[in-house]
Amino acid sequence: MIPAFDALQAIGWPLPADGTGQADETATQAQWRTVMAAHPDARPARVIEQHRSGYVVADGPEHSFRVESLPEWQRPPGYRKGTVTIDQRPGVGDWLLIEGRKAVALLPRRSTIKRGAAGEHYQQQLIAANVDTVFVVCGLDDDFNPRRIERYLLLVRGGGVEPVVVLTKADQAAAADADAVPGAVAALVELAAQGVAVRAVNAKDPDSVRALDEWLGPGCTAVLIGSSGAGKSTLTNTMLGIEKMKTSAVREHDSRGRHTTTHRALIPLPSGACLIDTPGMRELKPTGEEDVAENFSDVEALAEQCRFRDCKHQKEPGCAVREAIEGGKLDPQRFANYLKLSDEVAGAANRLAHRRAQKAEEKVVGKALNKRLDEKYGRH
Ligand SMILES: Nc1nc2c(ncn2[C@@H]2O[C@H](COP(=O)(O)OP(=O)(O)OP(=O)(O)O)[C@@H](O)[C@H]2O)c(=O)[nH]1
Ligand SMILES: [Zn+2]
Repeated sequence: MIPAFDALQAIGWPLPADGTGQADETATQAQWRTVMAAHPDARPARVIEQHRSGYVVADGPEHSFRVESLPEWQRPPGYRKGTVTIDQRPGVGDWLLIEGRKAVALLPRRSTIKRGAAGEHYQQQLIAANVDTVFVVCGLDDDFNPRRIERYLLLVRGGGVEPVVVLTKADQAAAADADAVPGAVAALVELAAQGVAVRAVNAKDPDSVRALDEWLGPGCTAVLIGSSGAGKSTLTNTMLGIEKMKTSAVREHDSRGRHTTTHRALIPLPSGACLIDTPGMRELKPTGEEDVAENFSDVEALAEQCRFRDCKHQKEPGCAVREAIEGGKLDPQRFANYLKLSDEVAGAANRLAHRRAQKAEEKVVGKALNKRLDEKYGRH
């Protein structure tokens, strides 16, 4: 069967339509071809919902359906929360190979957004897979908070996703205070130094939102994160623009809304990119695998220069961090956030290590039990 690659591209399929390899193709793309070659009768579809016994997948912007899970992705009987890792189960944004209404393979992930989940057992959750860009949305109003941006960036970086900071309400900021935009951008100067793109926009104005076009090419998948009221829905509507008007015109003739997007979770844009919208994006807790040093390289570089290797940057003499703060070279709030986030990541990392040790122990106990049963009843 020849899959409809155009339809797939509208929901984020990144390979060229002719299905042939390219010289500059990534290692993951090459892996995809290998998996696809191993299942010549299967075709790709993208997960938009995860259920106990199967998935809702889409094979184009206007078509979604349920498929059966592979047995090994299902939680075994007597399943305990946290015992199946996110690497063992597909999630939103994953690409499956399907035959009829059955999933036969999971394509390796190009990127992941994960979070730690609260609860008795340490657990990681996959929020979305195969995302190219995360737009970290923050309004240039009273809600403007560089610390929150730092937190989001810490959590989404490292999974292979490119973060872009989108400062909305630039129109209001400019009207209220001429310095608001440059002031906010200055607060984020360290991000820019780290190569994180920062764009100020009026989310209601299509011309202004065009500043984000370079991340919205055909086959790209993006997600928007940010606090309530930051402008995520406004941005989505502006990105949808013309398409949305077209859709409502068509709907007048077709009460079933056949031309509306398949699902709120996966929104195809007229630009050819698509947005993933999942509730998981609203609350992000560290998994313990985040790289604080990458996100706070300025602070870490200063700490290297402290006189004492184990400097706590409190009252120690020769503390380069305190010196930088006193000299106005390091924002004390950024430093406080560095300490806070470092603590959170370290806490999660401890829980992760504990969980892994526990799992290894369970395995040993399980093996010993099997051995005893084998001795008693013989191999069966
Ligand atoms: N003037 C102006 N208003 C904006 C801009 N972005 C958002 N708004 C307004 O801010 C309010 C909140 O925007 P939303 O898009 O609903 O925010 P959200 O991030 O989707 O919020 P939740 O759905 O609660 O997560 C709305 O009244 C928007 O019209 C902007 O760039 N300029
Ligand atoms: Zn110090």
